[in-house]
Amino acid sequence: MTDYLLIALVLLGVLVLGALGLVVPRLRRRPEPPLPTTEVDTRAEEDLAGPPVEAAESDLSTGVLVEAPPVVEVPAPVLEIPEPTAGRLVRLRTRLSRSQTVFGKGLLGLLSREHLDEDTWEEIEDSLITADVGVDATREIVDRLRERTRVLGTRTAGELQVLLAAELVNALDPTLDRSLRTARKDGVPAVLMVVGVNGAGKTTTCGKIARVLVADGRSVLLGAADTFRAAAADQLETWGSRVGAETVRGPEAADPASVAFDAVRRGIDSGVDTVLIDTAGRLQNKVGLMDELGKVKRVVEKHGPIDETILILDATTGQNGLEQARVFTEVVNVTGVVLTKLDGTAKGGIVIAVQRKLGIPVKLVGLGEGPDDLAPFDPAQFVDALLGTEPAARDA
Ligand SMILES: Nc1nc2c(ncn2[C@@H]2O[C@H](COP(=O)(O)OP(=O)(O)OP(=O)(O)O)[C@@H](O)[C@H]2O)c(=O)[nH]1
Repeated sequence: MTDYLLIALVLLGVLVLGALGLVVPRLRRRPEPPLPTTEVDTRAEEDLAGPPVEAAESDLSTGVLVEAPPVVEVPAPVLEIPEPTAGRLVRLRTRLSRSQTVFGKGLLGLLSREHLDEDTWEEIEDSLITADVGVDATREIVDRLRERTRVLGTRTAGELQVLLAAELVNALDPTLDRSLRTARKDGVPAVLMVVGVNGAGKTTTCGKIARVLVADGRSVLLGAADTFRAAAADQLETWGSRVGAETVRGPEAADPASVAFDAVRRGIDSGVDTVLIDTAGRLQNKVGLMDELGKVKRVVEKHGPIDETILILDATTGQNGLEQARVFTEVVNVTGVVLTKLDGTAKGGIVIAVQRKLGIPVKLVGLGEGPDDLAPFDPAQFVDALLGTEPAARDA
């Protein structure tokens, strides 16, 4: 009996263990319970911050997470930071390479000849005239150079080079005031008017000057008074928007004087430091152009005197450009010249001729089409760039 009872207990034990063996693997294969809600929220936030791609896929596969809507980033307008103006002329000296050939290689080559005879001095004169220095200025430079060479008994090429550099700097009159009056005074902005023949680079230079001013920490407003050429206002506005300067423009073919007047009014109201007015360079005839410029000047001056009238001259037009330039000086009181496109001429001597003929200082020079290719003019740096010499050589 006890034996039967024992066998029955063993059989019962085997049955219980067998049943457990079937149930446990099933429990192990059960799917994971869904994620708690809090965890879902956290991961959704991570999605907004840009989760890795695998995470987004697993979320989709579970069907638990709702994909976050794509974040559309609106780019803020990026204002350009113009290059500082200090040292620009030095940095851009390679742009004067065409003129350097005449001055550096040509003139310095002549001065390094064994004997400086009459023929050599004539060749030196010819080189300077070819480089657009102008006849009178050339004679003066060569006479002084000859005299100093004789008195000092200068012989070496190095010494002659230093003397030539000094004479060229002297011909550029380093004592002239080349600063631009661009600061507010008596609570109103400085007003600069830009004039010159068409194609000289007025609009481009207006834009470059605006960048120079912004680089120097001034606030600027542009007036698009060149209403003759339809695209000029767009061109100016583009320059302005790149550095955060507002442009005032009128309807197409508007009266330039009224646009200029409105620009100065707006500049006064908005409290900017400087208002720059671009004007037209072409009209049906010269008399018409000059009448119009005179009118722009008179109307703008209802707000107060114009602080600077800048004449833009294309260096590649040489002596012809000088004749045209003189007409402007008769109508408006030109206070400074910007000589553009010096990078495109072998006749860098035009700077000397411009100052002598017009009696107006060259204040800035254009050395390329790039936005910061405008440099404050400095006679000594310019001469060093032309001759391809280092400042140390001249100052020694
Ligand atoms: N190489 C070179 N090109 C320049 C320089 N300055 C201006 N230019 C170019 O000269 C051309 C004429 O310039 P604009 O500024 O349109 O001339 P503008 O005097 O305003 O002409 P209008 O509006 O027709 O009177 C453009 O292609 C400029 O990029 C410079 O210093 N060097």
